[in-house]
Amino acid sequence: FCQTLLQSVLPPELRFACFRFLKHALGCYYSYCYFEITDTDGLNTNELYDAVQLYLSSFASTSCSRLSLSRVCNSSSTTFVLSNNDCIADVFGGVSVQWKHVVTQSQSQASPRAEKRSFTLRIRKCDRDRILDSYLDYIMDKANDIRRENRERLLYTNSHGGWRKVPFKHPSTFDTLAMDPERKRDIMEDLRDFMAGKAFYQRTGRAWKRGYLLYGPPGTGKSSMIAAMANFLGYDIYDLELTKVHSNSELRELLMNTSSKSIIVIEDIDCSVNLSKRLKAEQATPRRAAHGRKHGNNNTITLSGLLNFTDGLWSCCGSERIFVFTSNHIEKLDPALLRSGRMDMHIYMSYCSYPALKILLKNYLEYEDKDLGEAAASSLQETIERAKMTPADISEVLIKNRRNKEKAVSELLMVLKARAERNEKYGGMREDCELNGVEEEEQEKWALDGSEEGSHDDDDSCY
Ligand SMILES: Nc1ncnc2c1ncn2[C@@H]1O[C@H](COP(=O)(O)OP(=O)(O)OP(=O)(O)O)[C@@H](O)[C@H]1O
Repeated sequence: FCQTLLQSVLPPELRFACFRFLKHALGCYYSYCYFEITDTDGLNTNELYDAVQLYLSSFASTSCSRLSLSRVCNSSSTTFVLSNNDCIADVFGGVSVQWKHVVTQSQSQASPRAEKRSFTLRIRKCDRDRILDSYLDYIMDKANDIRRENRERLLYTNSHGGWRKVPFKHPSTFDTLAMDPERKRDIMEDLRDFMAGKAFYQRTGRAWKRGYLLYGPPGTGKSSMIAAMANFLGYDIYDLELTKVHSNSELRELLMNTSSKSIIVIEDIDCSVNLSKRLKAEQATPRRAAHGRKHGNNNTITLSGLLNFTDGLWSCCGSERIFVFTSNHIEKLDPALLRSGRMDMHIYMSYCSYPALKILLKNYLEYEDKDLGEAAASSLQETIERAKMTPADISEVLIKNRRNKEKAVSELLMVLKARAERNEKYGGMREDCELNGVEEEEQEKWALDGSEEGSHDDDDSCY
């Protein structure tokens, strides 16, 4: 009836044009193109195949009813793989696509039992140009993220101008770190923003890197904080020993050989290399410095070399990198290092506060707030600030008595009170000496001098 009606109403030319349009529109919508991604391209393994496999396995476990499971030797993670001829759907940018896993027997005479594996991607023709490239890039990025999460992290250290690596297994996390929960939250927020900030850094034309300066007395958790950062972000750590670097160019070379998504650490920057003194020495003896340069002897790291390392053009090779400097004496650092924009966040690692103590009690003794008892809680709260003890010192007391919780708390209270009284008596001077690990005799000297200046000056091991 419709056909008869259309034939009588529409002229044949218009009918033909409409028919052609409809056929094209429907054809475009319902016709597909197929892309085959094989596990090898003849000789080499195909990175894209591995990436697709990892990417699909990240959500296949929840959306497929039949999967092959595998686990690599010594690994703790299980990989889900689509079985032969099984399909899985995905949506990217609002476009639906379908993946199929195909396993066939190899035709090769040399290895007749080998299998040829491939994924077939099905996309509607009209969507192909719009999403294909960006979808495959997205899969590669995702697969890299998954790989990083699955694999163990590495700790690099510089030696003879290159990097040596060992597996990084430090168990410190933000949960185990004793510090005020609010400050901890701020730092975690900052790290999270950094990690997800690719678009922000691109939009603002800034290099995708961030600098943290951790400072405070020894034993307040600066190294533990770095480990917690690495575990939180899933980044590798490059622990740069400045005393083993002989020139700015070596420093640059080392930087070029670090990977993205890593934390580059310079610990105890105030005493590992005496940059400001070097600079002064150079200024004081310009002829000697000029002589050195003339003879090609540029065997020094300068402050500007270090700043270039963190700040300059070279710091941008690679991306998503975090620089962490630690110092026990922020007042000894050159102001150029502290200027805003250089170290984005200055984090003071303080003596143990009451909220931090509660974290230690929970971690070491499994004590919750209510287990402590009102009297003990208020005594601890009252003495902890005056005692000025580091989390490292407090951990020692708790570890020693961890089998007897009541004893642990009472001994801690005793130590805290003794420390508080002593601090009040000596005005904190001896306390500083002791925390810096100085011998009894030396402590007396410092207490008399009232100064610790020169403690590193005659130390040959320092630069
Ligand atoms: N804030 C903290 N939270 C939990 N544990 C801590 C903390 N601070 C110190 N500790 C404990 O003390 C030990 C030593 O701490 P850490 O090496 O992190 O201190 P640091 O500030 O880096 O010291 P240094 O300046 O001497 O290198 C750690 O292994 C950890 O057990």
